[in-house]
Amino acid sequence: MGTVPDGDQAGLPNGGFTTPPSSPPRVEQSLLDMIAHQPRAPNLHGLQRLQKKAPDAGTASKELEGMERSLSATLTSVARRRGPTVTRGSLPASPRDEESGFLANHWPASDAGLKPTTVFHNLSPAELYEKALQFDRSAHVVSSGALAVISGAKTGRSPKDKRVVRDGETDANVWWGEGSPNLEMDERSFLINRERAVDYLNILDHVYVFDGFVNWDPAHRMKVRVVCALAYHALFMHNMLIRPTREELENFGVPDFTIYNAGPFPANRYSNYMSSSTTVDIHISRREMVILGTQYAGEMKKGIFSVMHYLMPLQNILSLHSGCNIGPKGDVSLFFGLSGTGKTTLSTDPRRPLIGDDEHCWGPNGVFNIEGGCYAKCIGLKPQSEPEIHRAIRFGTVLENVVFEDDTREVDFDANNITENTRASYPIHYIDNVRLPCTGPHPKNVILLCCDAFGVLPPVSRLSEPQAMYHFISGYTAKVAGTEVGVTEPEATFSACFGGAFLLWHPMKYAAMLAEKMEKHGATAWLVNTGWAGGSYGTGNRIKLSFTRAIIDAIHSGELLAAEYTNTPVFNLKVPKKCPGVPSSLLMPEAQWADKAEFRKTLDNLADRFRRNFVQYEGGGAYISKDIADKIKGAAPV
Ligand SMILES: Nc1ncnc2c1ncn2[C@@H]1O[C@H](COP(=O)(O)OP(=O)(O)OP(=O)(O)O)[C@@H](O)[C@H]1O
Ligand SMILES: O=C([O-])CC(=O)C(=O)O
Ligand SMILES: [Ca+2]
Ligand SMILES: [Mn+2]
Repeated sequence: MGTVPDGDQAGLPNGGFTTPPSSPPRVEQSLLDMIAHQPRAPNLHGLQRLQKKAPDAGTASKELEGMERSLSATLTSVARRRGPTVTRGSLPASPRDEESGFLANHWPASDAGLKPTTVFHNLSPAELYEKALQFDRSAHVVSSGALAVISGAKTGRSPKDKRVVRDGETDANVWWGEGSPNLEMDERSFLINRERAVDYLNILDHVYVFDGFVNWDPAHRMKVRVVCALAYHALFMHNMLIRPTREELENFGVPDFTIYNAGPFPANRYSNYMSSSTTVDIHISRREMVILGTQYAGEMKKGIFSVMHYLMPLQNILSLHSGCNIGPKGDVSLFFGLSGTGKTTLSTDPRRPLIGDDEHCWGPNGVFNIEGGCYAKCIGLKPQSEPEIHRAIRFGTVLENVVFEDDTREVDFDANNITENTRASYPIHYIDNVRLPCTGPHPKNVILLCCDAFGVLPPVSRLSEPQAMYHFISGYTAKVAGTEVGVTEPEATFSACFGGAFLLWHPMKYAAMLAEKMEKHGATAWLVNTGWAGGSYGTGNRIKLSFTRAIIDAIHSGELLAAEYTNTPVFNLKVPKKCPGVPSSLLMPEAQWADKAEFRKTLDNLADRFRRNFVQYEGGGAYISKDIADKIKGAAPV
């Protein structure tokens, strides 16, 4: 597993890293080699190149000025200045803490030799509520029984602050350089951050540990340990991981992967490879992750997802940023899409048991969910249009960054005072209709979701195999700048495999696996636009959720497959002439636009962005034959 022993076991003399000692103590040769040849990074992103350069005197003083002005944003208080002011007595440690033997056996050692006073190990949701209410000033119980918390300065993920340790293994396998989400760090810098996180956790009066599993397929189950400072983070992971039975917990043993979440404490911006006081560091070989300077809980779930994106393809299992459900006849659908395109909303379907809303694997026996819970966006959530998700927001659910009435504690789901990215985390069985265990046979339909804020892509179209690959690799959606005053232009974003931020291998490795699996199992691919119609953002309107649901129903009933089709210009998409429950005039986007010239201009402009984005993938990497690469390229808009 780990390539380097714990700092204290290695017997590193203080400062031993900066001046390699003449007669090395018990330090592994690989580590010494790494220190001797300072990190070499041929493909290092420009950003990181700058970070590593020693600042000259002028820049340094400018930086210091900046530092004085901007005391770490992550230290901003998370307290709500309202709510109960009840004083509680301190609670006794759960007897389970002692039984579990953590302090004796499993506690990560730091050179400082500190140990936490109390470890709260796998507390129940009720106990975690009590701790959150006692120690986290942002925590409140809302009228539905859910626990509302605030994540502090960071209310979304920080992709620019993610680092992956580049060592012997990852150097060869991971996708580095231009276009990749993987910014490197060296092992020593990782250990510095790890030590910082562990030392922080150790000076707290108590820390929380949650042990659980990922991957519903028993053959691929992995044990994950989360060590964190906040009760709400422990409850979040209780919801998002697969919860162990009492027996499984007793026999848990050594975890396969450990997250040290010291989110309330910042990184040191002047450490190597750091660009801010936030850092999310993944060390594949050590099977560890360190979080500093962000309390946004999504970092933990997406950190594990990134790790699965590395480990699963090694076993020829495809990891997917997708939702998944199963029909009454056992037909499985995958819902791919970037954030906010509808994976959670559309995979939650009263007639089709939910397998999962966000992270899946497709292996030789079919699909399985990675997680044990869902993390639903809840901005604008309405009980009428999303009743299942609304009902899931009850006791045990973590509500991150929502706003509620001071007196009644009724949540106002329309309020974006804290962020647009409000979230609800609940265990998967809080959805009425779920498939347990969360596994299923090979998918029959693969639905690629995009939210086209330009309003030029049809609400539904059937894709040929090369088109499916082209759109999967492109990973298109559009962001609306709706929250900023005066900004009305949508912005096209492309994220490879509909989850570029989480890829560890080159996108073509995942694409090649998907193509092979879809062909082998005869899956049909669809492109569903859950975005705008009748004009771009600002002129047109977002397609009604009820229409999108009718489209999804018609895919599942087989009605769309049997429909007559017409082709669209430029993207050459096959659009059904009729779809039950959807006005036919909505199906061809051009028909909805008053200004046809403007439509064509917008369409051409989007096509141009697609083509320019795709250039980087044209060769197919080392993962796809020239022949297939050319076929996929042939599916580009003309
Ligand atoms: N026509 C539509 N189809 C789907 N969702 C819609 C539609 N119109 C509005 N919405 C809203 O868009 C949002 C889709 O978000 P959803 O949580 O499903 O995203 P996601 O793909 O799961 O993203 P993430 O990966 O960030 O969790 C929901 O808030 C939903 O109510
Ligand atoms: O991970 C998150 O923060 C939310 C999410 O599902 C995504 O962004 O895809
Ligand atoms: Ca989601
Ligand atoms: Mn997601």
